[in-house]
Amino acid sequence: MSKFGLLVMGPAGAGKTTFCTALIQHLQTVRRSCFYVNLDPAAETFGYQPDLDIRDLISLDDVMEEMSLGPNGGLIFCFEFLLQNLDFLQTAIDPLSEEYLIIFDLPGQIELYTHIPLLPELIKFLSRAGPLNISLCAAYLLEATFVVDKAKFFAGTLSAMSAMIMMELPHVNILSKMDLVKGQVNNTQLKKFVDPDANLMDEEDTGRSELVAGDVLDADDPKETDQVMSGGSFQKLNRAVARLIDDFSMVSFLKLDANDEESVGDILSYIDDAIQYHEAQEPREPKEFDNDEPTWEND
Ligand SMILES: Nc1nc2c(ncn2[C@@H]2O[C@H](COP(=O)(O)OP(=O)(O)OP(=O)(O)O)[C@@H](O)[C@H]2O)c(=O)[nH]1
Repeated sequence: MSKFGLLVMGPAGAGKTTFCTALIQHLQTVRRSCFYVNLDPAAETFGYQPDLDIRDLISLDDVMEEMSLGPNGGLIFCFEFLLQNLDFLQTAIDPLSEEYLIIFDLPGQIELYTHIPLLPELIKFLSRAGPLNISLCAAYLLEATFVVDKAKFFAGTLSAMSAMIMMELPHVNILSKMDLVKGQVNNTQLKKFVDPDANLMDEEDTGRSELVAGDVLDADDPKETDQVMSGGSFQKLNRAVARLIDDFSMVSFLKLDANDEESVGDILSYIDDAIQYHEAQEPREPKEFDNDEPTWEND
């Protein structure tokens, strides 16, 4: 029997936990079962209490104190510890049936998705190739406010792409907090971000002054070091990266406003398709229902 799951990932503050909360709320509304797993050992507040919480196995504060590690080293230690104690996950997840959507809320340190092979190892255990046999989809969140700064947007898109390559899973990219850019970006403009278009980099200045090759920078001046990332030859680099993403149609985004249930429902449809959730559900016996509408086991 297959299980179904979603890994919610993205940079710190991208809105992962808020998305998990909105998704659980929506699943409850449409009478679907879910199982919420917190894998962030530093998490503090939740909209819904997790059904399984890594902090019951190990907490970042304890690790930092006892091992004299900083937050990033501590997080890596916590994940290594989890990988040595996978029965913590297996015992809780094994009994879940195919009706459940298992939602994994991950930490915001993106090095976990892009640099270190800890997450791929965890995915191997959770996925169809591993003992838990979960049909998994990864959701990578990026804040919609990034569209206001194109260089930042393409840098964020690259990190989403890097996670896609590292995870090797069905993947949806999500522009979160859409409510924050309403009125700032029109729909035509927004379409170019949703399906990133390299011409965006040519349309207008990013608002920062250009540097010419050979300019000497004052490393202590934040204004000047900031220019290094977007000015002169770096704008050419930004354009080249944008063109690469555009040419290969590698990344596109779904729009999320966590306060709008329709937007959450639309994203869930993409996730369901990616993991083929509905194909695995048994239709219920018609006699259990008053109407003739087809319905599903977990309704
Ligand atoms: N306006 C608006 N704010 C949002 C939305 N989603 C999240 N936020 C806010 O953004 C902040 C961070 O949200 P979280 O859901 O905690 O983000 P996270 O990615 O889980 O954060 P970390 O776990 O620290 O990585 C909170 O103050 C949320 O209230 C949204 O759709 N719209």
